[in-house]
Formats: sequence, C-alpha cells, structure tokens
Amino acid sequence: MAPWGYEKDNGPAHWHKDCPIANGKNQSPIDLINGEVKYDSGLKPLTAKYVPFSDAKFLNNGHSVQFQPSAGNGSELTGGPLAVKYNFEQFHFHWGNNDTEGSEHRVDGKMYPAELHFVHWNSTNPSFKDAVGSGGPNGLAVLGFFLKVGAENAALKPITDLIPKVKDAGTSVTVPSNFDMQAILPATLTDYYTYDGSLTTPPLAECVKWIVFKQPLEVSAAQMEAFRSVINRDGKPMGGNYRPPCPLHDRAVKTSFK
Ligand SMILES: Cc1cc(=S)c(O)co1
Ligand SMILES: [Zn+2]
Repeated sequence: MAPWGYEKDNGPAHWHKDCPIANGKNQSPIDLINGEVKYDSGLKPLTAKYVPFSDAKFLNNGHSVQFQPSAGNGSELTGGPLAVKYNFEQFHFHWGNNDTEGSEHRVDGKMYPAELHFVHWNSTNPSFKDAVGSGGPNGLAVLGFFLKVGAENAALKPITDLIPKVKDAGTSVTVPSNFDMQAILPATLTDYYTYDGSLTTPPLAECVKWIVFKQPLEVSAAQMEAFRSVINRDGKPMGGNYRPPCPLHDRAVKTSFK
C-alpha cells in the first residue's frame, strides 16, 4: 500500500490492511456522547509542567505539523487518571479545510475545526518507542484540546507564525528557545473526558490514556487559515488529516466534571 494518508486511495478506510488493529476494540478517536459518559469523583486534577526547550523543531511530517524537541527536558504530566509521571514528547494538530470539520474527537456528533494533541509517554519505560509498544492503555497520555475560531491565540502565535515555513512535507524550522509552551494550556486543567484508546494514525497502537478537554481553545480565523495552506506528502492540502470516530465497544468514558 502507498504510505498511509488521508486521500481516497490511502485514507483511514485502508489503514487496516497494514494495521489490523484498526478494527480493534480500543480505537480512537471516538464521539464523546454526553448522555453516556460517567462522572468520576476520584479523578484528580492534572498537572502539566512544561520547561522551555532550547532545541526544538517545528516540522511537517507529511500528515501533520508537529512541535518536536530534540530530547526531554523534564517537561512532564502527572495527576488526573494517571498513576505515574509521563514525559512530554511532542504536540501536533489535526484540522479541516473549513470550519465545520477538522477535529478527531467529536462531542455529541459535533466536530470542531481543529484538535491539538500533546503527546506524553509513561516514564517507567526507557523511551517513547518502548512506551508505544508496552501493551495496555498506559503507554502514552495524550491531552486533546479542541480549537474553535475566535480571538487570536497569543500563546500559539509563535507556532502558527512558523506554519508558512513548513508548507511542504519534510520541511522543518527551529523554534525560538523563548517559546513558552506552558502558556498554551488553560490555567487549570479541569473538566475533561478520559478513556482508554489508541493512536489515531498508524500504527494505531492501543496504548493511549486519552484526556480530552471540554473547553475549546480559541484561535483567530487567520491562524486557522495558516493551517489550511500546508501541503501533505501526497502534494495535496493537509486539511482533513483527521480519522473518523471509531466504535466505543465496551469502553467507559469518564469525566472529571458533572
Ligand atoms: C504518537 C502520535 C499520537 C497521535 S494522536 C498522532 O496523531 C500521531 O502520533
Ligand atoms: Zn494526533
């Protein structure tokens, strides 16, 4: 099969051929149906501590645009549904070609124009790669933030300003070392959905504790438009790089809010 993508001939409907787990029982994303989620008073507050990176790239890997430090620097995620500390690995985006589509998770069937994923790996593993292959839903912890069009997002501006520099697949730029990743996050990481799922791109490993925030982040129309100029590895606009929702099967979605 041609390298996987989101086009007619290599999109999500084809991925099962190289990744049979695509038809597994713990796949992501899902439609978060408020009438079916269950409040869990035992869910603790989440704490993300992000230290500015001295050497990080912003890159176009052909299917997303991604902030990728060269090495860990003690940036970590703890609390919430997590039993141990998770190390920050990267963040990236999924978006659509118009404001009616683009997010991977949905809320009562509603899609947002984009979704931002902060990927972390279970620190009891020697590396990110080992964490992905560790088996079970505690290898990675991914924070999902919906993006909606509104006020300009000053914290994301240093990143969205770099998008034109990574228009083509395989390109990357160095991110200024004063980029403050912590500023992207809301002051308190409350009100989230959490469930056991998978990577939403091949290899689709079922190794992810998903934490999806109820409150979207805002970005300006101009910031949203910047994403839509990015080209994927098939030479097409990257917009539409989202996987449709997968069956929940017998999983429970818990919420930290009533
Ligand atoms: C590790 C990883 C996680 C997600 S959610 C993605 O889209 C790609 O890679
Ligand atoms: Zn993702």
